[in-house]
Amino acid sequence: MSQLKPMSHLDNIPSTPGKFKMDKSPYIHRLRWHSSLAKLTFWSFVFLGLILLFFFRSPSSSPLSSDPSRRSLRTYNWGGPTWEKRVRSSARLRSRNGMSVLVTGAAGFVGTHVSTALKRRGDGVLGLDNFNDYYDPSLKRARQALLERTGVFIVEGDINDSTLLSKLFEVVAFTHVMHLAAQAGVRYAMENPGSYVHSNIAGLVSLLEVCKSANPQPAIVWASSSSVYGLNSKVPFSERDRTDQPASLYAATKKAGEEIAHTYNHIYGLSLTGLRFFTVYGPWGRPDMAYFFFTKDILKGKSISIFEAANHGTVARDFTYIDDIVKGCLAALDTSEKSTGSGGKKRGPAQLRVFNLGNTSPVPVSDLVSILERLLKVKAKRRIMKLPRNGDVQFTHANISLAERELGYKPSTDLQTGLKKFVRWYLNYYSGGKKAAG
Ligand SMILES: O=C(O)[C@H]1O[C@H](OP(=O)(O)OP(=O)(O)OC[C@H]2O[C@@H](n3ccc(=O)[nH]c3=O)[C@H](O)[C@@H]2O)[C@H](O)[C@@H](O)[C@@H]1O
Repeated sequence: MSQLKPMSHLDNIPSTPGKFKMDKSPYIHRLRWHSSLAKLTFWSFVFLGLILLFFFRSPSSSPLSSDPSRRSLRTYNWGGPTWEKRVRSSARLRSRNGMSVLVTGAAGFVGTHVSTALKRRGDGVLGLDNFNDYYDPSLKRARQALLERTGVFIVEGDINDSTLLSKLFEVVAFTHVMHLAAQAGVRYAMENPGSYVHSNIAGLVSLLEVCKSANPQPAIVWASSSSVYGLNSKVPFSERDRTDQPASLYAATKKAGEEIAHTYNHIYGLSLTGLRFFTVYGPWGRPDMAYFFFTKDILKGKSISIFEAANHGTVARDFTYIDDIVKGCLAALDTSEKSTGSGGKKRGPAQLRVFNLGNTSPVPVSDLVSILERLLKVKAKRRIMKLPRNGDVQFTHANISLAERELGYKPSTDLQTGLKKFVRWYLNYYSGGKKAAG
């Protein structure tokens, strides 16, 4: 009880220290000692907290060290009888001549559209996606919900997880792989270079390793990019043109993918088709792309930056509508020949192809903005800016005669028509329709 006395005395100490003259009783000494210990403990925790915060929040000192994508620390739940049943049922074909396709990046823009189209015509489709947060994951979840309604199950996992990939091939003998999982976007490569190496190079190799060992080996169709043409100035871009001058790390990783494809075709007899997509746009698109965030910013009354090249040079893109791209993807799958290897050994030469999938009519970015202004009925606050030195090229223009000949590819949607469909979807999705769409 006697110890309570000084405590009550302490109660009188004002909250502002130093304003109260304290007597030097032994109690006070003890209390001082206690309070310094408490302070020490408190500050140690603060310090420890700051260190932890530093390690978990800051980009690694070398962008290529530690976790390269800064997003793949997640662990995914997969496996078990119920999971296997879902995998099998999603990949089961409903038509006699159909294929069973593993679609990587199925919750992505192109992945969602291709998966839906395949499923609708009776093919078996299993999706794979790591649902990373490069852009709003809720959009990916909404696409997933859409796919679930058409009977496509998306396995959550990373293409770098070879144990998972092997398991998938153990459960289903996929005839085809539509490989669309990638780190997309040209400009983001300066911010997070490791994620491009992680997904577009390491991830591709991890997938091809599993495909090469699968028995039977699947035929693979995968997404390359128009950006491989880099500084090539010969127009329109033909598959025979040089692609050894990439202007961005993104382009370099896609170009590396094309060389890696050659190697796996050459050594293991994998049938491989690379599709060079030209600025694909449309409903359920990617929010990191200009047409998408221009729409958002115009509606918000925010200014948008329109790039122009030196001497007021026009920056233009061969914008290609998603439905045309889907037709190209399906035709590539349909015309792909079987891989020739088995048990990791090549038995004969296999198919190796690369196609441009573009629209063949480049449109200046400023015209794209004018179309959006008309569709949205809002005037854009335009800010003309010099094309930044961050990987963008001045123009793209596809020569599609090879795809026309071999795939019967014939794009039929012009930018005005395609953007109209995009805007309709956008307004519906983001103004109340979002929940319904999801
Ligand atoms: O065709 C391709 O290979 C590539 O197409 C797009 O890349 P990009 O054409 O750069 O598409 P956006 O980022 O949507 O840019 C479209 C155009 O708008 C311009 N832009 C972009 C952003 C901006 O703020 N202002 C602006 O004028 C760009 O310079 C470009 O000319 C995709 O983002 C890539 O993933 C894809 O591989």
